[in-house]
Amino acid sequence: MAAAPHAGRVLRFSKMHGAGNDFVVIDLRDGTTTLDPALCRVLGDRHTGVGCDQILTIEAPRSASAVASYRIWNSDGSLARQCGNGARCVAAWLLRDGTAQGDRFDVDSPVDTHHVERLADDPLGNNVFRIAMGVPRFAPADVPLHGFDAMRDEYVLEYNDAVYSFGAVSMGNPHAVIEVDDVAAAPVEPVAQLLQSLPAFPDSVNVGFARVEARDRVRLRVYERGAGETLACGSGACAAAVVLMRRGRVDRELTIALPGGELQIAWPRDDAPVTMAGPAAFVFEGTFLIGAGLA
Ligand SMILES: N[C@H](CCC[C@H](N)C(=O)O)C(=O)O
Repeated sequence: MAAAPHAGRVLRFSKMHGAGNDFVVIDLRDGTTTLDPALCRVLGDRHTGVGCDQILTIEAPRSASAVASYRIWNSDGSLARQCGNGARCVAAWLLRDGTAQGDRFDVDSPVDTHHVERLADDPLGNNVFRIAMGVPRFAPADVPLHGFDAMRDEYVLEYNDAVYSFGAVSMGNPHAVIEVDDVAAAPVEPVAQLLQSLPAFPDSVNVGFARVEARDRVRLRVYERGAGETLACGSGACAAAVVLMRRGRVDRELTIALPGGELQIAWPRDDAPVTMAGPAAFVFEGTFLIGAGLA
């Protein structure tokens, strides 16, 4: 039987999570390893691989101010352009590695250079970081969202005798946000999978289900593109916050409560970047033997 393309290779990784959104972090800066969709699916598999929502790679900086860059692979093998929880884990990884010094530094995501600020550790001793997540873009063409020519605070889609109303925004990756009365009982998987399948979202979409509990507190679940429902989604928390702020439903600084933990979001002005603050935790270090599993 032909050997699998990566069989026999060994990959060192760090397993991390940000509010329960979990990651395999791999340093590619020595140039000996490259990832591809098939290998990411193997790594992401929770039975025959390491198991994670996304794989994050540490790479050389692309901007003058950054100490490093990172890329994001969903566990289905698709590349993503933004990952808020992942950005905090990359920041913690770079500080521990010594690549980053001090409490303030920049990192390059695929879409932007993000300013990182290390805050006090949380009660569990995890690093807490505030990350500038960029300026949200609401124009349909930026999301991208097809079939609508003007930007709206609420879009309405009819499909199979059902009506779906949602907000849409790009945080560097596409998000739809649906307000619901009961987040726990929301039909997250079927509705999210339906929206992801529609031509209206040519790049698919991350779908958030949000309930405003107070002007400074929103409960949220997110069904992510390329990973399914996650315990937390950092860019999804930013997306829900800014959609609800534009609707006047919440203040410009608030807590987003996700199943895996809470994130603090602020968007002081429409032309300012959104900031997101939350934890980043190391879980274990490992060596992955490619080909050892069923891969
Ligand atoms: N599934 C997302 C990428 C990961 C985002 C999420 N884990 C976060 O913390 O922002 C996408 O395909 O756009």
